[in-house]
Amino acid sequence: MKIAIIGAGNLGMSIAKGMLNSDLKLDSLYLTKRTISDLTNCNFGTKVKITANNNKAIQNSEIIIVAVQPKQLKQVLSEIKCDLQSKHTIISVVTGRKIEEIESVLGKEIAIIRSMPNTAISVSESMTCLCANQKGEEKLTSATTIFNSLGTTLQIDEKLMQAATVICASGIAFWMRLIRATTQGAIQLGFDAKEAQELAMQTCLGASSLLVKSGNHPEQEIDKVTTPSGCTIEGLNEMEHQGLSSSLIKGLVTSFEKINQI
Ligand SMILES: NC(=O)C1=CN([C@@H]2O[C@H](COP(=O)(O)OP(=O)(O)OC[C@H]3O[C@@H](n4cnc5c(N)ncnc54)[C@H](OP(=O)(O)O)[C@@H]3O)[C@@H](O)[C@H]2O)C=CC1
Ligand SMILES: O=C(O)[C@@H]1CCC=N1
Repeated sequence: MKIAIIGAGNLGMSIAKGMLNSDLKLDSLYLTKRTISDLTNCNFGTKVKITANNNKAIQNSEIIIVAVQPKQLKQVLSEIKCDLQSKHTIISVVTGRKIEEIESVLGKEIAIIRSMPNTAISVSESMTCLCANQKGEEKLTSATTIFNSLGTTLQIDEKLMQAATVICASGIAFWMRLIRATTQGAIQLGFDAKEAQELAMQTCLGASSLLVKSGNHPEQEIDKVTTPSGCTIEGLNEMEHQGLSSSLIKGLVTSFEKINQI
């Protein structure tokens, strides 16, 4: 596989790290950004080429992952357009930029996939949503194979891509804050900071794994934990009186409203 990541920033580098630690058979991995001095000290091995020259990266690659900020996208697409051939697949992870906007620069004859991974891709635990233009449909299987080796995937209708961004990509930050709050609570109850974070992280992982492996609804698992007149239901009800579910849902909707303005 010959892959280029155009825009080796937070997400681009997370994708690169995940790929380099995965089973993917990489022939080459080009990483581009305008200021490459931040990356030149990294020792990624001989398959990784770091360059500020997007055109060179495209010419030597087949799968092109575009990971620049939304405001930078049009300029980057205009710059690389002249190098694109039928062998290329464009995978855009850019937030809020529709396939039709990408087609308006590159045309409809280029395979375009919109993908929304999250930073857990660096540890092969991303939840990645995907959709494609007409030309990209035939490349969707191979793109799905790539992202399946870096976590889990779901093919979705493009109109759900903004919602997927909030739930899965921003979701990493939301879950981090919940883990952080649990850690703070554990410290208040007597654990030192390191132990508190370990308790919070592993309990979060356990709760998630229970649902993934059993296929159960969260309330089925909650019913098993809430002893009648016990401490769990007392704590849970207090959290709901204080607006736990409501504040989470309102936060997700606010995030969604913002994304539609990007
Ligand atoms: N961070 C996240 O968790 C997620 C981000 N996204 C989306 O992914 C995209 C990237 O986000 P993020 O990684 O956080 O942003 P960053 O700003 O960290 O990364 C963008 C990178 O693009 C580079 N860049 C800018 N212009 C060019 C250019 N002309 N040619 C080559 N490289 C360029 C920048 O480096 P330099 O300035 O040196 O060129 C920078 O490293 C955004 O659209 C974001 O919305 C989606 C899901 C999750
Ligand atoms: O905050 C943002 O706008 C981007 C999209 C999802 C994650 N980061």
